[in-house]
Amino acid sequence: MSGYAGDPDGRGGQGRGGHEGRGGRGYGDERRSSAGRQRSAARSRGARSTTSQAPSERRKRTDQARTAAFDVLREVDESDAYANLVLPPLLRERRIRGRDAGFATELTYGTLRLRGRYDAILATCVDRPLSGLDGALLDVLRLGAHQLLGMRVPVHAAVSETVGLARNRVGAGPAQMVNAVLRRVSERTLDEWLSVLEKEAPDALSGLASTQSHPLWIARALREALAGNGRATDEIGDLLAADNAAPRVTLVARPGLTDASDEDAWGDADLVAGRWAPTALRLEGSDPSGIPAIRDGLAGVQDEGSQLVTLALAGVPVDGADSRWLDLCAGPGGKAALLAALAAQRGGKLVANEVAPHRARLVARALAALPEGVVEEVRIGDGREVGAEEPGAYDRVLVDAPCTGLGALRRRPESRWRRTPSDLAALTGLQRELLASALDAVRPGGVVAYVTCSPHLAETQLVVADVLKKRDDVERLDAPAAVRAVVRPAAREEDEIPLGERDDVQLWPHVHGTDAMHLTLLRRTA
Ligand SMILES: C[S@@+](CC[C@H](N)C(=O)[O-])C[C@H]1O[C@@H](n2cnc3c(N)ncnc32)[C@H](O)[C@@H]1O
Repeated sequence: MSGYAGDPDGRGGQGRGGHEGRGGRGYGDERRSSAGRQRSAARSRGARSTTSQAPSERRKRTDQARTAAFDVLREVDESDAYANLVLPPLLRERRIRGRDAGFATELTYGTLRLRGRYDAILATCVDRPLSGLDGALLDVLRLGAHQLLGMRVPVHAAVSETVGLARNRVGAGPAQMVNAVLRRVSERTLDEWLSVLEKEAPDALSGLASTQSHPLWIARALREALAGNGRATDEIGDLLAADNAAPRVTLVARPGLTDASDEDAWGDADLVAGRWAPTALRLEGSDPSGIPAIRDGLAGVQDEGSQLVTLALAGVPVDGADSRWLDLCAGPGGKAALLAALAAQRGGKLVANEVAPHRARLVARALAALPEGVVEEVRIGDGREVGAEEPGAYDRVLVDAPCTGLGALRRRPESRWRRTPSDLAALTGLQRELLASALDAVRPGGVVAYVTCSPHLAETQLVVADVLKKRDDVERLDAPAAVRAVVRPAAREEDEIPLGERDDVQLWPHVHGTDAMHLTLLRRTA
């Protein structure tokens, strides 16, 4: 978290990597300090330009950034929109750029992510239940709380600008209430507030859920997932804190299409090698859109965990032919593009299947740069039917199943508030059917990877156990060995990737710095 107490606008210009909350791990410290240096430089540039502007002009600019954040929050609330899809075009339309865009981005994503924490604090400052407040008023209060406690905007600026926003967008009466409530919020520091929340919580897990801003059912499910994977349950605080830190942008250099040494491909992007996957490059900064390799489809934006599980599927030995691969649930196509690049290097072909037509179009786009002939087909269809339609037709099959996404909460700031435990029943039924179909679609001797970006036991271990209970033609493979075989040689030697004792793999944001991807590898035996 960086403070901007000396900023005449009374606001910070923090980018995506802000450290939110206590108890986060210290990975990426080196990068954080370099980002800090960049921010200092930006700050001094900003300070110069600010002094040349009239106060009324400065206020208008600042209001624009806060108003943009407010408008995105309302769309997320009222239309179930995704903030990361709404905010960038809105900033472009309103010509909000540079530090103002950075401020609006941090204000929007930080407020959404830490909504649970701020609601718990606001509940102690408002004399009626928050559920009785108008949604727009509550969003204004949350924005004010994030400026005060998450961005260190000076109190006078955070309060007066947010009261102005309330007056413009909600009304004069509510604006008075915003003034009173934010003054109460400003009476304590973040650490003091977190102590209050911890003391008020009925038990330790509820305290962590509230201070680290997660619904209690998710905190409980994540703690169970840690235990079910042989990890200490007291890691839960670190895991929840890791969900609150915006991830760095990781790119995949698709093998055979480009690599890190290809200078023309990367332009002047500032890149460092990934920690685990030999295909991974981490971007300093947050906008990959201008990088030539991304524009041309030779590279993509992809979490390192996604890269690792895909490389592991491609790397595990199969008996016999190895020429026809299937991605059963391919949209939007990140893993399909990596799989196809790997298949191309071995003279193989990929079929990419996706049930949603608009997502199938994204798959086709992601695969556009692959050499001709590698992509046999991008098809629109229900993956549950492929096993019956094409029994034993593939050598390798990826089931990257639709899931709750509880392993990628750091990427979608609003998603933790949208999911409910009732989503699980429908998803786990679908996951079982997709895995069963994949096992029918692979030939004896071939391999299936079951992958989720959720560590929830009901979506991972229980799905696999249930499907295998009904079959005697499948064996479990050593997934940790398959992952170890594909990590970067340097990581293998110096810093062996911690993968636990089970035969499946569960990655974690607080341990590996990846999304919490699950991987089970299965071989069809007869
Ligand atoms: C986790 S995403 C896959 C992500 C993808 N592998 C990637 O790396 O870009 C799951 C996908 O499964 C699709 N899906 C859902 N139900 C399906 C079904 N019955 N058959 C095939 N695909 C399905 C969803 O539309 C979604 O695109």
